[in-house]
Amino acid sequence: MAKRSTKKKSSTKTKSKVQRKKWSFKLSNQQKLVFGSLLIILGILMFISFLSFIYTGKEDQSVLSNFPERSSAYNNWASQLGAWLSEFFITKGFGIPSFIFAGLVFLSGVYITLNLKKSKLRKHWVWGTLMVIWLSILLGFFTHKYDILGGTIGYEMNHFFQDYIGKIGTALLLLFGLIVYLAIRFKLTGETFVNLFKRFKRNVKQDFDPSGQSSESASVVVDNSFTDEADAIKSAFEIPIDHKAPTISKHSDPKQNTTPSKDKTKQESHITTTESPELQVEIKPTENEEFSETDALANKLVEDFGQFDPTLELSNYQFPPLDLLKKYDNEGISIDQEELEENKNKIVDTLNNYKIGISSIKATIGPTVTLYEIVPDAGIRISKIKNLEDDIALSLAALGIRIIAPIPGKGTIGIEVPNKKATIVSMRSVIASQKFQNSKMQLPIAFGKTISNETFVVDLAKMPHLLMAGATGQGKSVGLNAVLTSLLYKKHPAEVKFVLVDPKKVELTLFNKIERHYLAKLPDSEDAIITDNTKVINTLNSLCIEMDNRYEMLKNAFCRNIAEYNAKFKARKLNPNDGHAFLPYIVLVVDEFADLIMTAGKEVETPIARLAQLARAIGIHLIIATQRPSVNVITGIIKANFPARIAFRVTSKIDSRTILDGSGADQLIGRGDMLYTQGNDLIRLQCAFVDTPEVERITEFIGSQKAYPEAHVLPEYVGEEGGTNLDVDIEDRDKLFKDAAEVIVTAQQGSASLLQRKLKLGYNRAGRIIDQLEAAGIVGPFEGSKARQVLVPDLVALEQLLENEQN
Ligand SMILES: Nc1ncnc2c1ncn2[C@@H]1O[C@H](COP(=O)(O)OP(=O)(O)OP(=O)(O)O)[C@@H](O)[C@H]1O
Repeated sequence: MAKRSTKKKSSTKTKSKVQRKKWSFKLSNQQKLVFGSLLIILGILMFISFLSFIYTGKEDQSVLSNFPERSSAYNNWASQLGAWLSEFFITKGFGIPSFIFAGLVFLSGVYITLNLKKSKLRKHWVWGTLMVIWLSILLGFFTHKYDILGGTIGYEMNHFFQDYIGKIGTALLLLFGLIVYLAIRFKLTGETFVNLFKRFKRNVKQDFDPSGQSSESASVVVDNSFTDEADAIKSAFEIPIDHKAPTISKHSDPKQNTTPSKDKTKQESHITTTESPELQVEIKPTENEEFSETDALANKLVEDFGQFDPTLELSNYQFPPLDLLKKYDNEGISIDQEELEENKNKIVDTLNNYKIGISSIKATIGPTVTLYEIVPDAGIRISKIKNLEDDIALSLAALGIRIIAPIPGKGTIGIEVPNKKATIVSMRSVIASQKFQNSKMQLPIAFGKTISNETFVVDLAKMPHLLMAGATGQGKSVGLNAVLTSLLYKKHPAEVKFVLVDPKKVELTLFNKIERHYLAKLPDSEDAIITDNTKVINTLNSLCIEMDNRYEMLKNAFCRNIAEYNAKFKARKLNPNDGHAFLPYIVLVVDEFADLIMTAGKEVETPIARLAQLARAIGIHLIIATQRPSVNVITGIIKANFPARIAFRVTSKIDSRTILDGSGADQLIGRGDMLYTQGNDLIRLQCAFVDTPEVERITEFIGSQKAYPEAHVLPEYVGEEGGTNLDVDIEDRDKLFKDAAEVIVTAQQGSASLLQRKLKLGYNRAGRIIDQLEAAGIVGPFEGSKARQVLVPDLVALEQLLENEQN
């Protein structure tokens, strides 16, 4: 694979070299300086001449015909050449807009001298020239004779247009030209104008509205037009408690909350930039100092070949289209006024029975539950309401009532009541949401929708590991599929790899079809999806080796995490010959973790805990799901390293406590109703539903495309029992003995970690090979912290030594 890609690269390299030779001439840096400064001077000269021409043009008219006669006296500040240039560009050319040409010539000089991007310069020239033409016609439109405003060209073109489409037609044509320019150059759309207009209207309103109230609601309208959640209907309704007909008012607190905070950050960033201008001055020189030779080389490579593109090998890969996901009929939230009113009355009555007065009540309708937020009268103890959970559930005759007292950060008490008719949150709707589509997260996951019907997207890379639990049949497998589907819709096969562990053998089998695109497996193993417990142990240990190797690579590259490392690799600052490579994220998914722990115990727990503790920075993320969230399965050490947790419905309060450190999961209603926490608040979500046929369609779509020759290969892990002895004869040496010897002799460095890196071996196996190399007399004895001495000077000597051994 690697060979092929290098071949490809070298062929494109030579091709582009030939092309460059054919089509362009290359200037040395000195030549660039000379040529560039010539253009800069010419630009300045043109500017001076044009400026002078405005004042002296008329006076020079009479002598211009004498050009280039030495004796004629010119008034132009740049004499003959200046007068002639101005005459050519301004009078005979485009008029005053010709100043833009002076600017372009000057800019070209700067670009060439400083070796800046040519493509940008080209853009400036194209747009600059178009602007000159447009301005010249515009100015020509207002003149009735040849003059310096629009020049001859501006005047003549105006005449030309006016002959065919008249004065009005020409004016409209000019307007059209301006619109095209703005649309293409500044990417303006009709929406931009509408929003501008709305903003203007709002400002006018604000000025005339003394209370400022109406302007607030107007701001909601404007913000909504920008909101990414086209599908997120804010279905919050205020219901007054005085038993009159409910007045419904649109409520939009999330936006109102965010707008000021946005402003705040804007303000803050403004303050920091204005307050500390010296800071930038201080930083720049240090950056320049660090601008080393390798950086210059990397910049050159990037300039010649562009950034490294990890997706190049599968450059024609198509992401699955949205149509593969099913559209449901009953997706929109339906508001049942009667149900709302009935529930509200029941809540108020129940609380009144216990002498709890309420000053306001408000309902937010979600896909599966409705949140009634109440503000109790002053002096009411919150615990009193909390204790009435069962009574409220009884009066509403509903399962899954949850009381949140108080709702963090809101000063209200929440009562979640399941809707009589739950709506399905389809995977299609969350994948199609702007929030997911536009997300810049490293591993975005669209879990579903919140209680206010907003799409909930989180970054797996930030979690950094996820624990998922729930009783059987409550939506775990669907949840896992939602996670995998989200990543398949957003990440290229080069960017993420899955390691799937499925002891149940049926849940994840569909993903077999994308083995050569997205899965990672142990060398020599047949199936990528792991169903056998001993293989799980090997895979987990192999991932630990991969983790150690990645840490080594990060250390050598002076990077703190995978994102920095990959950015550096893409910028061609890391040499693949030094063992560097683009690192895909690895997501390990373990379904039925309880089953594994029961059969393999510590052997599984130790590597999982190690990975969970250390793997976040190097892009290995764990998702483990279990039916039985008991303490012997989710042990303290595992819990401590999985801050992000998802609970589907569980059967007991104890189970809920094990997963969430609190109750709540036992009060869920099942079918994808879930609680999510990332260490602090609990968020109630309705998990997106993705059915098996949908997953099948997606995997089939991906599977039918061109793939890598094989699944991503993880480092080999040989268990303790599989090793070889030091004293065994030559035949029993490790398979990679010869390769290892060559690596050691070439590098003239006898270290096990070198073998680990170069041959992707585990520590134990690399150590054993080093022992065998010592026995064969290729490396010297162990010397403490120093690398062993290499006793064979070169590959020829090594070849001879091995041949002699055979004889
Ligand atoms: N998000 C959801 N929306 C609607 N229905 C759902 C959702 N998630 C699950 N369901 C329903 O619940 C059923 C069981 O879900 P799932 O197979 O995911 O359960 P599970 O927790 O994995 O069970 P087990 O542990 O036995 O495999 C599904 O077939 C589906 O009908």
